Amino acid sequence: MDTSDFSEHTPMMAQYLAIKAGFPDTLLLYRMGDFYELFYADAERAAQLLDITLTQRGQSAGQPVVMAGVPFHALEQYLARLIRLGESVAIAEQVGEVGASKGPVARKVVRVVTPGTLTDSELLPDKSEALLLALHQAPRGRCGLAWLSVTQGVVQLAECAQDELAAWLARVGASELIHASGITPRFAAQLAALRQAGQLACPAAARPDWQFDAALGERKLLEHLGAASLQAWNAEGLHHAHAAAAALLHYAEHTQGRALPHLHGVRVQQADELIHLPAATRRNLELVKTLRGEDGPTLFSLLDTCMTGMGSRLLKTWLLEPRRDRREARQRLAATTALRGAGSGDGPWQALRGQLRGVCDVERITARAALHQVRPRELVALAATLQKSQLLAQAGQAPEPFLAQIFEQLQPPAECLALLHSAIAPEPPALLQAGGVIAPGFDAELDELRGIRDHCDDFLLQLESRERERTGIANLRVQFNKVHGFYIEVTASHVDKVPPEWRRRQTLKNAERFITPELKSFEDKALSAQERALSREKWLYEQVLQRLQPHVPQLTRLAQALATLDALCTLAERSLTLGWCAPQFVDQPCIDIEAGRHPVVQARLAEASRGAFIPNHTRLHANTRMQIITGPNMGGKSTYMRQVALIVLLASMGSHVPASSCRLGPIDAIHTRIGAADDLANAQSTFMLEMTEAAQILHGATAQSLVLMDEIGRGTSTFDGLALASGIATHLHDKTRAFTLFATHYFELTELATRHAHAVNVHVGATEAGADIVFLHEIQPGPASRSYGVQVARLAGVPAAVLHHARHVLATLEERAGRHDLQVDLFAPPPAAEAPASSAAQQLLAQIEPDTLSPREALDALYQLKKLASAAPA
Ligand SMILES: Nc1ncnc2c1ncn2[C@@H]1O[C@H](COP(=O)(O)OP(=O)(O)OP(=O)(O)O)[C@@H](O)[C@H]1O
Repeated sequence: MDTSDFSEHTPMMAQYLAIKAGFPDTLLLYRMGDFYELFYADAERAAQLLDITLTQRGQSAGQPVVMAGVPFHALEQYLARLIRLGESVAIAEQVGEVGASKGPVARKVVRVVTPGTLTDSELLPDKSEALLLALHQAPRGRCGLAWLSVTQGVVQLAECAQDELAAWLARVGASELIHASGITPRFAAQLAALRQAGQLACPAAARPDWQFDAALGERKLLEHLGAASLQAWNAEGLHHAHAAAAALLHYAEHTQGRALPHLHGVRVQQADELIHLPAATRRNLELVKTLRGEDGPTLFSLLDTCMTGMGSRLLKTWLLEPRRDRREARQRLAATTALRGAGSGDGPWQALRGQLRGVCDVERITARAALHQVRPRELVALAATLQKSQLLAQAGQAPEPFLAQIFEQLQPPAECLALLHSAIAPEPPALLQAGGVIAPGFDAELDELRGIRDHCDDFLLQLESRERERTGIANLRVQFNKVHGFYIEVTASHVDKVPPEWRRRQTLKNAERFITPELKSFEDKALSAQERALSREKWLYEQVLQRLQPHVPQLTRLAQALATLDALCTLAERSLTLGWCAPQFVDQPCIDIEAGRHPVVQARLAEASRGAFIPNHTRLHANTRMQIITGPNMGGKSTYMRQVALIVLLASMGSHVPASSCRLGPIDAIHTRIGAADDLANAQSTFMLEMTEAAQILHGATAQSLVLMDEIGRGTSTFDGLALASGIATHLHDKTRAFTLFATHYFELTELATRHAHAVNVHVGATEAGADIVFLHEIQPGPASRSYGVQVARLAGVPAAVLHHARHVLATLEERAGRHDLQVDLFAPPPAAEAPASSAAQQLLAQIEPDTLSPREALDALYQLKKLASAAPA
């Protein structure tokens, strides 16, 4: 449809199309009376997504108008569904007065709801953020990133190489991505590949190139911070990230229909500040989602007993963004320890949690107040919470410095609390439009207008009795209807007594209706009082929001303090309930765990009354960096390895840990390669996936990394698998020198420990009781003596005939292996790989120094290279 000329259309459709032209990629909901309507392609799309009826009404420009609508009162519910499906929605409201001018009522898009810019508590999950990420493709394979949660008001910045993008996407976990429409086809292909691989799962939208402007981004950030330089935030000179920030802020403002006054901070994230938790690690360790994609049971679901959504969200950030530098972890540990109390958990944590119950989402309400989107009831909840917070601040006598700082920030701005109490009625209606939001006594004019409305009945009764007396018409009645307004009704038999100054309004069969000058003037006042009271309320509400603005920064800090206190009390509660100990951080390389447990498996066993969890020790030091773990299936190898990773992670976030003691040296990453089901959806075979993940670990891990390798090599033939597993283990031991837990069923690999100084063999214990196997779940020194595969198969219910067959084959194989003995030395260093002869083109390339070439010379070199390349044998 040609959208440039709407003159053929009906006036209404012309208005619709003009608005729609500004939102080509967004579903447009166009308010018509009690419905929000969608037209044409939008209607078809919405009908499909929402399962609503598609209809046709009339014609415009000679074409039938295809439409679909949703009732206005059900808007939020439909919005929630569309947002979950990754759609963005623009909402056009009627903003003009009905009948004020010829043609349709003026309409305007008042907000755009997109997955990454949600602020509405009804659309947002309590325990997670909606994050918008802007990605800027920069020259020389670099990227600029900027992201924010509109309800938090902090812009985060980062720069990275384009091939590190996957890790950053996993780290940020955006709900929506924007990039320039002019990205190169190659970069677009990279994004498509990331999407294909499941590493980019959120909706993405292209924005105009000009919005990605570094100078504009820097200027906007400075404006928000009210600063002259970004130096204090370490955010100077990050031009690529600034360019992303420009587009980010532009888009966020566009969706909210206004500037973001509450945006008060910038944080630069450096890849090397955080402990690297690759996407595979988050998945394999089931940190916030189970392998099946459910919310529980996970480490987070076990950990999160927070009293508030703010606390839960903060705790999740602590878990997913542990820092290498232990300053924050130490601070949280010290505070948690103080909250637990010196004795048997008799510290203040319990009382504080009691007070935190019912605290509202100050963070989101503050953001919504800053954006003038806050609802009356949210302000009432805010006032109640500020009062609680005041009590907390007064009661909290904390000698511990971090807690003292938190309690200090809990003191609410007194003026703000007083304003909310005096301005907002204690039980306001859900929507401002209903009236009755502003408290009586706040504004004299409003009180007067309300007085007229409320005293209406008294006045009419008085008038009625007065006129009855004066005219002698005993049954006259003062009444009201919507069409005729107020009138005095007199039955036909008394009409002759009507005084001359009354004027006839309507004649009925048995009665006449009159109006008097007094009644008329009352009517004008009463009817307009209602309307004027409502518009005065709207104006006053805006004034209240305006007066709240200066308090936004302090309220944001207060929200942060409440969230921190909640998260710390939760850590205290968990550590006591689950019997966890405080870890100790040291500078020497080590992971030293006494009686460690897998918290989620332990909780599951306890829930199902399936016996006690067997604790295990872990001792990894500078001289013992690798454990080769063998033992039967179901023996507990995976559980043991994961528990070590979880304990390291918990300690790094500043939590107590499920162990009786834990000493931890510096850690820079937790890498995991743990067998998962085939990634059929992404067309990757098990083996391909296994090797891709192994390659990433071999490239990325360092001597400060913790690496879990679970049965690497099992996705291919035995020899290939064994060969690759021994190569990988040797590399990790000799070159990477990472702390490595290497579980395997290749018994041959236990040889590694006898030949390599820093590796040891351990195994999970099992014994036989008759034909059955009993798992001890205990990590013991030395290699396993056998693998018990057939016994485990028996436990699993494999038919007896199959087991009989298997036992027979096993005996033959073992006998044959004994006879021939394995002659191959798995760990002998291979001959040096022959360097491939370099081609003429490669030799020339090596000689070129791009920085010293003139453009002319560069062009010549390019021609020469092309010639050499085409002359080279294929
Ligand atoms: N330390 C333990 N204490 C008690 N039960 C345990 C312990 N470790 C593991 N288990 C139980 O044993 C089950 C199997 O453990 P796990 O999956 O770790 O075995 P595995 O050796 O990795 O097996 P496979 O080689 O087949 O992958 C767990 O689901 C858990 O119920």
